[in-house]
Amino acid sequence: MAASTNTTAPTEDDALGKAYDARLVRRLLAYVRPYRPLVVAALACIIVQSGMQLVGPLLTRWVIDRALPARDVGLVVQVAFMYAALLVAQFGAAFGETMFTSLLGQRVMRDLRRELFERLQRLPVSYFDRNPVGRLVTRVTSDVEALNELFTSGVVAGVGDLFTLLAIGVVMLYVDWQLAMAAFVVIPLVLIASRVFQNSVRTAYRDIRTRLARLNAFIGERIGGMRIVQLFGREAHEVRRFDALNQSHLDAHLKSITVYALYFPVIEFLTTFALASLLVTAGFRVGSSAITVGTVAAFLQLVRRFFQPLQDLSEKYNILQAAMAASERIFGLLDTPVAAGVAATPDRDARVGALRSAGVTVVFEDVWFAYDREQGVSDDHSPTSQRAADALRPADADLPGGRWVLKGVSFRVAPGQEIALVGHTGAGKTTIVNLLLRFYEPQRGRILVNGVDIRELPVDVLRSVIGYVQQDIFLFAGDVAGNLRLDADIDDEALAASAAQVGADRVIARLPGGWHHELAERGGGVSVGERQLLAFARAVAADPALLILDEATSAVDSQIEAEIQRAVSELMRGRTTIAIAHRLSTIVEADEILVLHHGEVVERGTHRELMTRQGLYDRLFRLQVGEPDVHESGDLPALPAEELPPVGPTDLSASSATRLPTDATLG
Ligand SMILES: Nc1ncnc2c1ncn2[C@@H]1O[C@H](COP(=O)(O)OP(=O)(O)OP(=O)(O)O)[C@@H](O)[C@H]1O
Repeated sequence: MAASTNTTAPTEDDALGKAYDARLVRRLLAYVRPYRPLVVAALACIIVQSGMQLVGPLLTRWVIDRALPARDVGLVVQVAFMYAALLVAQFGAAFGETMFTSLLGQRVMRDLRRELFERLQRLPVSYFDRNPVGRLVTRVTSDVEALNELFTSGVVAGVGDLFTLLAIGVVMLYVDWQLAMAAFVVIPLVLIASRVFQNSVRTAYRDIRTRLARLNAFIGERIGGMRIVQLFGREAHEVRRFDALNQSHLDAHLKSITVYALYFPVIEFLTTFALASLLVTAGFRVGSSAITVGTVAAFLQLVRRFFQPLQDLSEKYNILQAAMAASERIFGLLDTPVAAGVAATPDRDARVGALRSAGVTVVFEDVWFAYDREQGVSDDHSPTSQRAADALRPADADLPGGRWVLKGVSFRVAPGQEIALVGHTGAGKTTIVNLLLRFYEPQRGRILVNGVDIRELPVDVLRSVIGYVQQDIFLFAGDVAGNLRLDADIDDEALAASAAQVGADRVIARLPGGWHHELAERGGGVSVGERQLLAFARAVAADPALLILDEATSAVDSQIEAEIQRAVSELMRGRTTIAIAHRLSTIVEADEILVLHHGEVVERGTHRELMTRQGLYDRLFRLQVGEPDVHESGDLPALPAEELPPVGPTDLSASSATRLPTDATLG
């Protein structure tokens, strides 16, 4: 629901689209094909229903013209029974039609939702940067629902309407063409009224859809940010903004209601006009032997039945159009290229096992990256694509409309080693990890794992050897054990041992349900520190060859932090570790520390080497331990004391003092 609440720019949700698009219809038919028997059954029911529509008036004519003048009570009773049988058959056909079309719609929806969800999971991470959650949820829910209407009350019923129209028209012409023509004179007027109705309803529907999307986005965002709303006392202000959106939604509905309220009486008026024209014509022909009372009575019924499907077809047109627009959006998502290498690798376990036992050496070779130039992960290593990548030379540092987030980053880290990334907020530390995990691709340079370019490694193999504890920890709704295991083949003992290794066992013991405690959505119900310990246990349980710790100890108290540090040291033995640290006290033992500044490695070395260089790292470290900044400023400005960031509420110990300064404080 990240969509902007006050945007007026048209989005793809606003598109009106065509009412019929052969390309889309062909693709939709592919989903219907497996359920052909349902379509045939539904059509049969509809044809029976349409046929029955004719029988009623003809029976009426028969009774009036034959049975009544001859006073043939037997015939009247016979026709009455036939009428009753007709009603039963109509009931059966209507029931069948509803059941078969609904079954068809529901099954097609189920298949589409599954395909959409499967696709969503395989899209590159960059796709989710560009598309708000609300829009994607709409694709899988409301857009698919719009297609359901197409099947239940659209296409099949539309075919039925057309069939009924045609059949009644032919019977009317056959029984008495002059009376038929008298009724048909209003058809052009009906068509004009229907056209106007279709256009007005189309615009009104679009307005309703966009205004509802805005209302939903607003509600979603405000519920998500309720703490901020309440903290800053914004309730009254938010209600006013909600009122405006709510009113505009109501106005859009009123418009569509007005259109409907006008259209139906107009059609009713025209039907009555047709009946009048029929009666007048019949009146002029009284005395002619060709016209009978029964014929006129049958026509009175037939005319009513003729205009009903005409009116219905106008509505079907709208359904068709909404479905076309929805399927355009659905197929747009289904056609989005998936991230490279997301298919399951057949010998994955063997390859992961080999990497685990050999250990993982990571090498970054002159890596340049800009999010703005991100095209998503791709398998395209063609000469053209390489040329395009090479065209982005370091000299392009001033990207038009974009900016480099990483500029020529190089490092090497081998099994048993720890490399630490430090730098101010936004320096590019997490981006390095994003590239290593292949969430994004560098525009220049290479990343190697054990000498192999990671673009040549299957993504599932690469990710299986990496244990990543993120800054923003995500736990799913469900029990604790399921969240730690994530469906991997890990037995209870191994899981418990992993939790004990990082001290998460005590957190779990404190939860009312223990291992079976149900966490709320996004891991609600446990504190940030507890969540971090659980995430840590999750990474440990997977027994990774490469550990990535992104601020893994920033939200726990100093006692737990010390425990985690011990567990981390134990865990790092024999593994490769990349640690992103805001608190420099946690990485003094690292084999190499890279100091990043605006995406560039400005200093590198061990803690001791960096401290003796008396550069940025030395300054940051002294700031954190509370020593004064004793150096003259070099290339980088010294940090004025008044710009020091505040000490976080959990940072109680001297060793875990302030977080690193922000971009602004470093200039
Ligand atoms: N998905 C994204 N799309 C566009 N820009 C992004 C994206 N993610 C990060 N950035 C930008 O890239 C730069 C580097 O971000 P990154 O997350 O790597 O910083 P960081 O050093 O990890 O910061 P922090 O310490 O605050 O986590 C920042 O300027 C950020 O605004």
